[in-house]
Amino acid sequence: MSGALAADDRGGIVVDDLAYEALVGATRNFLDALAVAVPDGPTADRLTADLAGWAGVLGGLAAEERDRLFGRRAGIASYGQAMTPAYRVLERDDAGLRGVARFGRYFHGGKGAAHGGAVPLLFDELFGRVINGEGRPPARTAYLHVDFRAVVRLDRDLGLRVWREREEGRKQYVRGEIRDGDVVCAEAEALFVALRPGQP
Ligand SMILES: CCCCC/C=C\C/C=C\C/C=C\C/C=C\CCCC(=O)SCCNC(=O)CCNC(=O)[C@H](O)C(C)(C)COP(=O)(O)OP(=O)(O)OC[C@H]1O[C@@H](n2cnc3c(N)ncnc32)[C@H](O)[C@@H]1OP(=O)(O)O
Repeated sequence: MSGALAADDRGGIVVDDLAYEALVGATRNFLDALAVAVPDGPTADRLTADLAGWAGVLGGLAAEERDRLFGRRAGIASYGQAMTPAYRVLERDDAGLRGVARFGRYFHGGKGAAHGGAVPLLFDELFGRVINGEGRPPARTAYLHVDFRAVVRLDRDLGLRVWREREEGRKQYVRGEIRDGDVVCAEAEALFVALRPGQP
């Protein structure tokens, strides 16, 4: 698939954001299918061999952290990563963001509801995106508090809102919520601490 080409600064590899977005989407679809499938032995063996082949291909294309695409492409869905539930940022400025998220079957906890760990994972990802904004020093999560108000159901478009609450020197407080229609499913508050120069 062809798409907008990013600057070619990765040792001659031409990055294609549309193709990469489709690859991450296909990975998500695969994980959703894996989570509910009951493959027999020969099918599992065939899939294992195919995956090992692709792991080898990708292993030969490994890059330094700063040059990687996974989770580092602001223009594409979920910043181009499949580690968290899928999301898309609709509006964003320095004060926060609004967006939509969808928890696929890969994130199933039980009885049709999302896994309790997937909800904080999504908050940490979104908070990190807001806090680590343009021109600000990188910051790490010091604490993340989540209140689970109602179950997060799978395969539904959920509303996201994240906003900066206040700042005290290196300490930045941020809040967010996940809604299913009018129902607030989860609320979260976190403290991020800006790193000093040289701090890992
Ligand atoms: C990965 C992000 C950074 C890298 C970014 C680089 C490139 C950007 C590209 C993409 C990334 C963008 C977004 C990524 C998306 C998501 C990532 C989200 C971020 C994370 O997922 S990151 C992983 C989890 N995170 C950790 O792995 C932290 C482990 N930890 C530490 O690294 C230290 O612990 C640290 C640095 C937090 C603080 O350590 P420190 O030595 O620098 O500072 P210190 O302890 O002095 O605290 C200073 C003041 O904060 C208060 N304070 C501290 N902790 C507190 C707590 N828990 N409760 C209440 N208050 C607290 C103190 O009381 C003091 O307050 P006061 O100044 O008023 O006395």
